[in-house]
Amino acid sequence: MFPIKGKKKVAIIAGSSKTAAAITDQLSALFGAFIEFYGFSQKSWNNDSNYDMVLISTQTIFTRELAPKIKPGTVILIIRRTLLRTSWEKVMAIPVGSKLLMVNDEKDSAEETIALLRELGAGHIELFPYYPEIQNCPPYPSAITPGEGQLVPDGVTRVIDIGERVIDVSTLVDILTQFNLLHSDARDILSVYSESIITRSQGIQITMQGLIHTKLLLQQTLDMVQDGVIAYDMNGKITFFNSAAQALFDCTVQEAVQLTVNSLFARVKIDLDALTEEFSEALLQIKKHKVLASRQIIEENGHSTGGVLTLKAARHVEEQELKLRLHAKGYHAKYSFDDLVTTSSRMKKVVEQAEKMANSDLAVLILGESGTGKELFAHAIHQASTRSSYPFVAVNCSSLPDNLLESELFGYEEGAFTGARKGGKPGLFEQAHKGTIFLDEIGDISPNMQSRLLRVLQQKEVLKVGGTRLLPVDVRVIAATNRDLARMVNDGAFRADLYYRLKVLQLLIPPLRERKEDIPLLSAHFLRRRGADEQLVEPLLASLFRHDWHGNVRELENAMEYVAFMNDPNLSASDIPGLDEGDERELAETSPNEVPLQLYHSAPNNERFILNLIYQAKTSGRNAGRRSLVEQARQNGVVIHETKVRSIIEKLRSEGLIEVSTGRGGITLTEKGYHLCCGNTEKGKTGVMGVMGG
Ligand SMILES: Nc1ncnc2c1ncn2[C@@H]1O[C@H](COP(=O)(O)OP(=O)(O)OP(=O)(O)O)[C@@H](O)[C@H]1O
Repeated sequence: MFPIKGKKKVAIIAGSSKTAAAITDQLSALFGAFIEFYGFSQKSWNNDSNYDMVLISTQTIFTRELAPKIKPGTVILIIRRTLLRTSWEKVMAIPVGSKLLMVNDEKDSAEETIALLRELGAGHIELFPYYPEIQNCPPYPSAITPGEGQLVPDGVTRVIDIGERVIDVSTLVDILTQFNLLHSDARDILSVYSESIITRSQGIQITMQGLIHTKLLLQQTLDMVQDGVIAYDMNGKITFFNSAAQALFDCTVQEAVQLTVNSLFARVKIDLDALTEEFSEALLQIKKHKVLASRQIIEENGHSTGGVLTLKAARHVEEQELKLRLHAKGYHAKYSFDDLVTTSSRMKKVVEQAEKMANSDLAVLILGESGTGKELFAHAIHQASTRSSYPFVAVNCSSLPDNLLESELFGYEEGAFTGARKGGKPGLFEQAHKGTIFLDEIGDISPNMQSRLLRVLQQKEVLKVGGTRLLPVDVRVIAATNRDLARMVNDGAFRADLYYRLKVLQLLIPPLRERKEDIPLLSAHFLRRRGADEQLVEPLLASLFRHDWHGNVRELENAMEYVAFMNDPNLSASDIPGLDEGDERELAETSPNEVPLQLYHSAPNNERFILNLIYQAKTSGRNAGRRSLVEQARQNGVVIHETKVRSIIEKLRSEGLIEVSTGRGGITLTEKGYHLCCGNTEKGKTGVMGVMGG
């Protein structure tokens, strides 16, 4: 039981101070923790204080004397009394047809007790009221008395004391309901008490037990809900208050059910009246918590009978919103381990290792040739980790010049440099807070960036460009490279301390040529994804197995894109662009400085076509980005997928023909690139356009 501040005050008025004291004691013993009881004899009742309720021991004293002496507006209840079960058993044991005196201190009380026994069903005996002032009384040898044994007249040889009458459960329910105190503690007391008495109202007892059970069930159900739930009646009095609401308001049910919703909210300085009667989605601050509140009005026969308030912790809402926001920004993992297609036992082991790594929070270094699926693994690890509901931010470290990469990763303060955005910009580390950052092509970062990165990883704090304040970040790092980092460390090209920090866990993805058994499965997967018939790959398989796949899975994906696009069952491997290994090898093996112009003139290929499109865009003042290049190609009657464009751009960049930045400039031609294109236009009468190498 919980003693409560500001308890309700109840006055008890009885015919004698003895009866008043007996009733007061009984009620205090039952509900003294919730209510204060004060006893008065009808003579001593002076009505000089304020009581929330007045209980009167019998109907008679109320009608005769008391009614005008009670302040208007006070709740009045006439007490119904009954017998303890043990007393009742004594009465029922009296032989049938027995004649007895009913001895009490007053005529009314004696008559009332007789009436009570009749009402309870003691029809087998005959009772005659006896009280001190009585004149003529039959000489019965036996008497019953409710604790007034001293008044039994001489000559009575057998006295059955049935003890003080006790308060009936119906009166107790009335009192508790009036004060909205039918909570679990009070209900427990009631149910124990009702076992010990003979109730005058079986109906009430059964209904009450049913209600208690239903209410208990409802309370238990609502306690399981994460949101705060508060129900109130037509007067605003709180009737339900679940566990989440108790935690939010730091208030027990016992306290809450004594309040109105308005007063409860007033405690946390919220004026509920200021909100519309029925509302949803009001953001309220309850103590330290932000909650999203909504109110539903309950109506019966067109009249409001109360309402229900639900309070959703903004934490949950924010998480949902965060997820949506991340999706909008693209800062979420797009792939899971389910997207990884493989049958190779070597790869399956790698997947197993990766799944284990997902369970830890340590840094992961993914090594493998370009196109082996390093990024796919990074997405999958994040998705399977405990950070999955937070951002996954992927950064290609090689696509940006040093200063840009720095401000992208760490952000910058307003005015950090000319052209810096007003208000500054958050860095990707900051955006990845609580999530994962994927640093692709980590082997390509400059020594300066290596030291900056090392500091962030060591201190778990980010210093914005131009900033002075360190910002704590909680980010898991997954890095990847197709370069031999260990060798770079040996050669002094990569910091050993950063290397060891990144490779706490290491994943090595084998190239496709070392797991050619994956070719049929992957080909079928890529064809299926493009809505093409998987059978299209069958006649090509022998050639696919012979190919070396230096571009790994990405190269296979591109090849299948072409197969799907052509949709020709008679297609041969030599028709597939890129599978003509000679072209690729020649370009790759030629030093950038010695790119043979002839190659671009004579051998029609994708690189040449895209380079020309970039040249065109630049000379006509347009932006050249991946998407715009796809569109430009389409306008030239050539269908090429964005992933293909991406790999071509990468190739052109590695050949030193273009530069790639995230800024408005996008892709720009290097001097060598320009030279190549200009030479091309000057020399070649075919122009720069329209040559699509397959
Ligand atoms: N096992 C696989 N199952 C299905 N798809 C795969 C698999 N491996 C790679 N891919 C697909 O191949 C393409 C290239 O993979 P990804 O970009 O992850 O490679 P990468 O190693 O990160 O390449 P790079 O080093 O060039 O960044 C992606 O479209 C990816 O979805």
